[in-house]
Amino acid sequence: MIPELANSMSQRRKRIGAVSYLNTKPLVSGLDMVNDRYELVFDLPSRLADRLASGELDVALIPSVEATLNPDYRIVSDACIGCRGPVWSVKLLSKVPPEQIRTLALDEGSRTSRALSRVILANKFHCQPALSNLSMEAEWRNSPTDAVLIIGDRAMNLDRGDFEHEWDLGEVWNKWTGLPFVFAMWVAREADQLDFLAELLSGARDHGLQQLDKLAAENHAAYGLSEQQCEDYLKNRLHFWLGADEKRALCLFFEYASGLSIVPQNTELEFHDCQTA
Ligand SMILES: C=C(O[C@@H]1C=C(C(=O)O)C=C[C@H]1O)C(=O)O
Repeated sequence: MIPELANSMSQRRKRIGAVSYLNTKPLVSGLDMVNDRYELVFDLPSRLADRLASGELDVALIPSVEATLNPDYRIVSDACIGCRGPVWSVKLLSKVPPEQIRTLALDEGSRTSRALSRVILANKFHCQPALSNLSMEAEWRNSPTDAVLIIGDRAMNLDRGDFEHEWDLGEVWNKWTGLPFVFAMWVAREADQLDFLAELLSGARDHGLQQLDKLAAENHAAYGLSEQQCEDYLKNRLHFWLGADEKRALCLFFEYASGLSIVPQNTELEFHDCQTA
């Protein structure tokens, strides 16, 4: 590439996409919305993945399963959205016992938990239901399907309606494999400014984790949660570090997902050289 062009591209303000749910507040609370070096936009995880793929975003907090789909993607930070047991905001709800699920509607906002639902149902319950999309606008309690997957803010304090069975997929995965789970990671499209992004995003996470009490106090009412519930979610349910156990979990998850042709076989993720990743 012509040096001046490469230079002007790397000087261009980075477009950073972050998840629009409560779970992402600790990862972005210290970032500006816009400054000389970057601008921050919010969207559903599935849409962030599409916007990163189309080049509209330079780096985004995308569903982990999407990181396997482009060999040029780089995982740029050791900050992530994960869990080490029940996560509270990823729920599979069903009107029938798991082995009898024939139809499943999957939350439009998700990509990873969609895959996780299928992996768990196929491998633990030998069941591969017909799949449909559950749009954000849909009133999921009216879904005619046997089961629904719901993630994010609307999954937390819910009234199950006719769906008498409920599984927290973070908990199911952890009990099944003994491993943590990684729902979303910061992924960049291009190799320029990875050090800057790594420092920015991991630093923002470190700052956010010092502010959890404040974030819970400021946000709980808007999400229909008590302050204590909000604190518990941010402090004890979610886990924001991508470490060695998380990497092992990703490998195992992708192995299962490739068995269902959800991701390519033998996926190798590219981790930018950051502290714990
Ligand atoms: C824990 C969660 O993690 C999310 C789940 C995702 C997915 O299923 O694709 C993607 C991003 C995360 O925000 C949640 O949203 O509740």
